[in-house]
Amino acid sequence: MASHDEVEGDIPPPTASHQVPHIFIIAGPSATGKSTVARAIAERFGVPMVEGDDLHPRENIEKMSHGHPLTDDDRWDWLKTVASVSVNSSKPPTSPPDELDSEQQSRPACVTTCSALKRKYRDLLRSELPEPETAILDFLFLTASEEELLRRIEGRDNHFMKKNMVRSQIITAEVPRALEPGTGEEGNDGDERGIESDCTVIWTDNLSQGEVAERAMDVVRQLMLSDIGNEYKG
Ligand SMILES: Nc1ncnc2c1ncn2[C@@H]1O[C@H](COP(=O)(O)OP(=O)(O)O)[C@@H](O)[C@H]1O
Ligand SMILES: O=C(O)[C@H](O)[C@@H](O)[C@H](O)[C@H](O)COP(=O)(O)O
Repeated sequence: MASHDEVEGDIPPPTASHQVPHIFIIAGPSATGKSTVARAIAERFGVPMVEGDDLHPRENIEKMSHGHPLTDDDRWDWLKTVASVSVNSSKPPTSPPDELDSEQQSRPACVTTCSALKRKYRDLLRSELPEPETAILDFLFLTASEEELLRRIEGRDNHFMKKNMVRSQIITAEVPRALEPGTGEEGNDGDERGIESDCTVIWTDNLSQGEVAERAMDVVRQLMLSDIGNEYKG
């Protein structure tokens, strides 16, 4: 993982010859499997991984470890840092999918874990990383039932997030209304507002870690190939 000291700071201005990076945000409530999936994607394609949890200020971690949910204000600057660190960490994949052409293979990319629970948080990331001049941004939003998240969080050692936070994470989460990858069809009946077509939702309850990772890698492969990601229609 890149050192954050090297990559924090302003997002570089676009230049004519510069390929904007493709940023894949692995989103969803605590314990849905974001880090597990992001690691698999980073290893498979040889792209840098940014762990959003590592970018929280100490006060946020302390708050969550004492069982207090974060507020919008607590998350705002953190989300901006997630955006800039992701762009500044991006590098061309060392093991790109074979089907990519040479220009696609050299496009910098980065896989980032970041809860991005509410639509307005995803909108903030979109406005920090406007397409097409700053980045191509796509979200893979993982979700699972409360019972399953409680099971997973109990089975995870040495983590500041405990089971008393699962309820608030579920209540806060606004599962995006998204398109089914590759079909252009609406794939779920999540949020009642407009479709977030730069989001792919994966319900993970009945899928093993390996199955979720396979599905996520397939989506990333398709998005790298499509070059422009899924367009967000707002
Ligand atoms: N699909 C899955 N099925 C069962 N357990 C899973 C699955 N994905 C992740 N886990 C387990 O659940 C726990 C939380 O996963 P993690 O990747 O840390 O989630 P997050 O980064 O979203 O908090 C870990 O112990 C992980 O091994
Ligand atoms: O917005 C939030 O409330 C937090 O970002 C939260 O969703 C995040 O998940 C924690 O940082 C816990 O870390 P894990 O996701 O690794 O459990």
